[in-house]
Amino acid sequence: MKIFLVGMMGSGKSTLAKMISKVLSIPYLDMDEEIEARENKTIKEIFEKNGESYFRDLESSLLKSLVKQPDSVVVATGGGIVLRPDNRELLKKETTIYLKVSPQELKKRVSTDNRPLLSNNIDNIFTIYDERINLYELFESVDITYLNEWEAVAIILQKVDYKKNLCIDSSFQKIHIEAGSLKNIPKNAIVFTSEKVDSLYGEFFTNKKLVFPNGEEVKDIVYVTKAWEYLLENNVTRKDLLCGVGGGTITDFTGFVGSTYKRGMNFIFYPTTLLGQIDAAIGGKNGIDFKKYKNVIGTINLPNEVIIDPITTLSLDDIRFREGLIEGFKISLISGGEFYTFFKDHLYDLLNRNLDTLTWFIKRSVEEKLRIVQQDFKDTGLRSYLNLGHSLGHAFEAVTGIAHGLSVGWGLYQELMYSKNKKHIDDRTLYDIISILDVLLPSSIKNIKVEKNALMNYLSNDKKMEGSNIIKLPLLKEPGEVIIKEIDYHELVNTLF
Ligand SMILES: NC(=O)c1ccc[n+]([C@@H]2O[C@H](COP(=O)([O-])OP(=O)(O)OC[C@H]3O[C@@H](n4cnc5c(N)ncnc54)[C@H](O)[C@@H]3O)[C@@H](O)[C@H]2O)c1
Ligand SMILES: Nc1ncnc2c1ncn2[C@@H]1O[C@H](COP(=O)(O)OP(=O)(O)O)[C@@H](O)[C@H]1O
Ligand SMILES: O=C(O)C1=C[C@@H](OP(=O)(O)O)[C@@H](O)[C@H](O)C1
Ligand SMILES: [Mg+2]
Repeated sequence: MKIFLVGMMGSGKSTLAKMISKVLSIPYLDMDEEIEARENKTIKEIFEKNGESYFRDLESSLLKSLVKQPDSVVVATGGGIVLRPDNRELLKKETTIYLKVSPQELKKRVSTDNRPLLSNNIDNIFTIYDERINLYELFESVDITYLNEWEAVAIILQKVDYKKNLCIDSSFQKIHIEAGSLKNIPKNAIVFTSEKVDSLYGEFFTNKKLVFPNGEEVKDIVYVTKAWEYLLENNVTRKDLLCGVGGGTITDFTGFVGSTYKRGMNFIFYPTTLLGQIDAAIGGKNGIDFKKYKNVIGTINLPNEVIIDPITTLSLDDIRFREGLIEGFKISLISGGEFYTFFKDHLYDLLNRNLDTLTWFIKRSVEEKLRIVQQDFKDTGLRSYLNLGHSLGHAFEAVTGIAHGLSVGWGLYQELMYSKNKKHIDDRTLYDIISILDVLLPSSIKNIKVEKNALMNYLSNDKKMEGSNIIKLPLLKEPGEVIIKEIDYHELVNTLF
């Protein structure tokens, strides 16, 4: 696969080409850097000593050689590559993406050091923009003016024909993983999504959509009522299709509305966070928060299908991305074996968002969660293994307001220490696990001091308590071996704090 990035100076061609190269595991080439290396001069020196026309000749000759190359590469072109018709003809035959950025934003970003066309006056950028805009717009465009680097990478990759399908072999829940599938949301679907997801991917959605606030706020009866009213007012029947496109809050919310409207209608999920793809969208649990208790109203009911597009996870911020990795790490601890080894061996490829590694991680996480859920769909026993890290994690989340996935990471850490105190896990195994958690969990989270009584208060109301002081706590003996211990939550908290 060859990808060429075109656009004005400062649009991000060089930066994003390097990032896309790591994501797709293909080499990158920066045409400016290549020309400087071959000439052993900076761009500025070439302009000064040989003139712009000589530079343009170098650009054209390099482009001609690049398009002849059979291998995959992502190319950062120089901003002026579109000036010559021959170059444009060659680029039209390739996968060429125009990075559209407003001139005002370009002026903020661009440095004039090694950009001779701007060196005497940065405001030349406006003139050059006006002169070239029609040439750039001959190519597939992505407006990335307001997107950060990772969001821009995700949107660019939605535009290139990167194909990677992995099937999930399960008769229990219909799930499939397909890079770029977000573009194929069924045209007749009613879409429920969140503001952030709509701002990034809304061009792929149908016009029948409801956009909800970001985050946990949507899991509230007020929004459920709004959704029911919308469906009734639009004469939606049980046979129509509801589609939740978003993180776990959106799929929980959509699953609950889809399970209760007219006693249940067709609904599918396009989970767009990593945590949503490997956890929240899998296994049929849905629901909302009520009064101050999390997930206390809901059903266990599978969507018709879950379509996972790994490319969407690339636009997550670092914390949200790590949350998904932490939940997946939890699943690998429960499963042990090759999945735990895979996670350990590929930790940094995952953190660098390498798409092949990420896709395999998603597949294995989904398969391992399914393996547990299909043995205990109604959550009467085995499924509680999945609460590893959640008993104290939920309490920590409620007390501190820290995001769910990070709170689970904190809870995992504390419950592992409890397991050590009770001599369920040996030090060497613990050290291995903690060293991975230390990489995943921002140290700012691990060192948070939390009020003991606040934890006690929350735990006394935890729905898993079934009205007593006893918590059924999943504890890790070693990766692949979880035991359930019934303990008094006072003892749990007092042992740790
Ligand atoms: N049903 C289950 O089995 C299950 C399991 C685990 C968690 N959950 C629930 O999932 C929720 C947490 O889900 P989450 O971690 O996905 O959080 P989330 O749904 O709040 O999404 C996090 C934020 O990221 C934004 N976002 C979503 N996709 C994005 C993307 N591709 N790029 C950029 N931003 C994006 C969202 O708009 C939101 O602002 C909690 O309510 C938790 O209870 C449910
Ligand atoms: N999406 C983005 N958001 C904010 N800043 C960006 C973004 N992409 C690139 N930048 C910054 O803009 C500047 C120019 O980026 P660069 O990749 O050199 O652009 P180009 O190669 O198109 O001239 C760099 O400082 C880079 O860090
Ligand atoms: O727009 C242009 O004509 C140019 C853009 C520069 O590359 P960047 O777009 O990477 O700054 C570089 O090729 C040269 O200064 C000319
Ligand atoms: Mg550049």
